[in-house]
Amino acid sequence: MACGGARAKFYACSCFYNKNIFVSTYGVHVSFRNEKTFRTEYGPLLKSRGCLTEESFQQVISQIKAEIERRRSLGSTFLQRQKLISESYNPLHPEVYSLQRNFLATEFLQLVDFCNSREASRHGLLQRVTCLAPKQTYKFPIFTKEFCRQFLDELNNFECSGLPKGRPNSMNQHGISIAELGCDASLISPLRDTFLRPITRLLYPDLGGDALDSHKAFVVHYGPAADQDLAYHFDNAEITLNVCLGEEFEGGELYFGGMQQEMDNETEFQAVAHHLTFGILHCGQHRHGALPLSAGERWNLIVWLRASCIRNLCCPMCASKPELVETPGFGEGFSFVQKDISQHIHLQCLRSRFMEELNDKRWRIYMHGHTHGEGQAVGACGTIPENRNQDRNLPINKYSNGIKL
Ligand SMILES: O=C(O)CCC(=O)C(=O)O
Ligand SMILES: [Fe+2]
Repeated sequence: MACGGARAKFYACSCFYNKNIFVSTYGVHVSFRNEKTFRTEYGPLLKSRGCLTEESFQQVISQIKAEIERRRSLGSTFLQRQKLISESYNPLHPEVYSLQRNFLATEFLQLVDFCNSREASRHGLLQRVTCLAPKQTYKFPIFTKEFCRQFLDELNNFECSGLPKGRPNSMNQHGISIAELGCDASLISPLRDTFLRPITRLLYPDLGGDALDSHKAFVVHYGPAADQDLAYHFDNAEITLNVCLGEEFEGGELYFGGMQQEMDNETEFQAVAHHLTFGILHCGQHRHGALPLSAGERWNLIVWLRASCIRNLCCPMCASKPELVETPGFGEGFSFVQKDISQHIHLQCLRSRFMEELNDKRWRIYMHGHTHGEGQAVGACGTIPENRNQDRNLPINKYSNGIKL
């Protein structure tokens, strides 16, 4: 059951312009109102992380002001770049810009068929995907190898084009925005609506899995001339899809910790190896990062899937009722709805979750107790040994409380 339909207009929350700003040098996320308040609120913390002189403090202030300016002008610079790219970029493989069924792995199409069938149930789906860790993290093939190769060729071609590129998000320095490239509506929207939504409807009913109505899609790029790793963070998404497009690489595993709302036990992380063509679906609020790449290059397609009926109730970034600000495109996926209507919608989502669990229970009774719970079928995951973090110079503490926008 859908809760909330597609909406033409999306908004950002005002917190986008002054909160959750990542200061990479000291690995902290901060809020900023003015320098005086900032000094009082964050001076001691920054000092404890090595920001010892007035000069380095002023560098932090400049970095924050530049990031706020980048966010304020994001809408207009995005539109300018998108126009320039559509007018002057010659795609190498124009055919990869519009989704076709033959881009998708047979196993993925079978999963979608199952989810659309009369037998569809969460329990049945859990038996058909690899469950990684207990926190609603799943892995299954998405694309064919052929599509990944062609799409990567296209991305490399664009990368070499010399055209301007916006940073894909506030933490990755390298990568490509799918909307700027020009295939958001023709490639990602149908992937979301026709193929992912039947799956997320069953796996994430409580996160608006049946009500995904916007997304932010981008490609991250790790390698010698690109990013090396990614700090621990959670996403500005209800659900995240992360697909490995290639190429050959070593290291760079994703690792998962606790949920944003939980206190993190900072030594217990699960590393998940990624494989070409496979997608990992996880809750946006599930904290994660990427270990350093040791060889090769890694390109992953990231889709932050959003459900306005969920985020309208509470902004996942500031954990308050969102204060809406108009922006071009999908904004940050909030929509304008009357409070009482959105609460009604939320109740419908909860009800749909309840029905799923009821169905699961019935199914379990039918199966005479032969169940495979989410936590039981563990795929390619394990615990990162403590010394590995030290070996790889991964200062996990530095990254606590990360947030990605
Ligand atoms: O490097 C990766 O695969 C993770 C990317 C990620 O977590 C993100 O972009 O939100
Ligand atoms: Fe992420």
